[in-house]
Amino acid sequence: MNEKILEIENLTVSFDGFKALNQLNFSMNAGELRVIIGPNGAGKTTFLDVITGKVQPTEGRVLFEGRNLQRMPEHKIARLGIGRKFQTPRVFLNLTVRENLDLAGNRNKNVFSTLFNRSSSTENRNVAGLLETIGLEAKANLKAALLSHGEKQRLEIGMLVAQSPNLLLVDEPVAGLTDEETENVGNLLLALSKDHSIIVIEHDMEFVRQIARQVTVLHQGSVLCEGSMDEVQNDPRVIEVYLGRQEEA
Ligand SMILES: Nc1ncnc2c1ncn2[C@@H]1O[C@H](COP(=O)(O)OP(=O)(O)OP(=O)(O)O)[C@@H](O)[C@H]1O
Repeated sequence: MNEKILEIENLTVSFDGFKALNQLNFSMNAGELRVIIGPNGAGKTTFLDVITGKVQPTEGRVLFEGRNLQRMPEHKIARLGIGRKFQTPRVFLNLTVRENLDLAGNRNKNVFSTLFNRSSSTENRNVAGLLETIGLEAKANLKAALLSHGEKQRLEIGMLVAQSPNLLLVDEPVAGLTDEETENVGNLLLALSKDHSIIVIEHDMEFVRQIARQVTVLHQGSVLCEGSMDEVQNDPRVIEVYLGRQEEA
């Protein structure tokens, strides 16, 4: 798979004259797992906001599977196949793990028809597969409120996958997780990367090392450099703007 899933050209986003993104260029092949790092304020969240249509670019353009997303509303972009997971889990706490996955996979149905109608056998199979992928088979009938923070993160990633997006955007999935939960989320993303295109934004360097193949470093709204984790870590510009600061902290 070598076709581009995402191409971003000369993207600038100005907030009252301040350029959160500044002539940013980026491209990614279908099937890639790309990790984006960068110091606070580098523009990482704004970058995702533009891709999902939450923020409109001041200049430049975003092509998703060759299609220009300019001026497209968020819901339409989501329907084209871009799914986003926010930093804090947004699961339905009063529903079970299975019901959350059912609901996510049936966005065109309402809550009542999802909960009270029998699901088709294909839907059941999909949910069973997802429960296994996210490692929550044993907790399928437990209310989501009773899950640990890491399990909620995995459930929400499962809910995202249930919507069959072509591109998954995952914003800081391991913030606040224990080491064990962090590793579980990492393994989940690696498993999903076998048949999904994924962008992960993350600050946790151990986690980035666990999952990263290709890393893009943002700084002051532009791409500073790209490469393997080793290449990026040894790049003096990165050490100066990012890793150097991390080590001091
Ligand atoms: N709506 C807004 N209005 C004005 N400035 C904004 C707005 N959104 C973001 N910014 C500024 O743009 C810059 C980039 O912000 P962004 O949140 O994209 O960075 P980030 O790399 O995600 O940072 P962090 O790692 O701290 O989450 C920051 O200086 C931020 O203050």
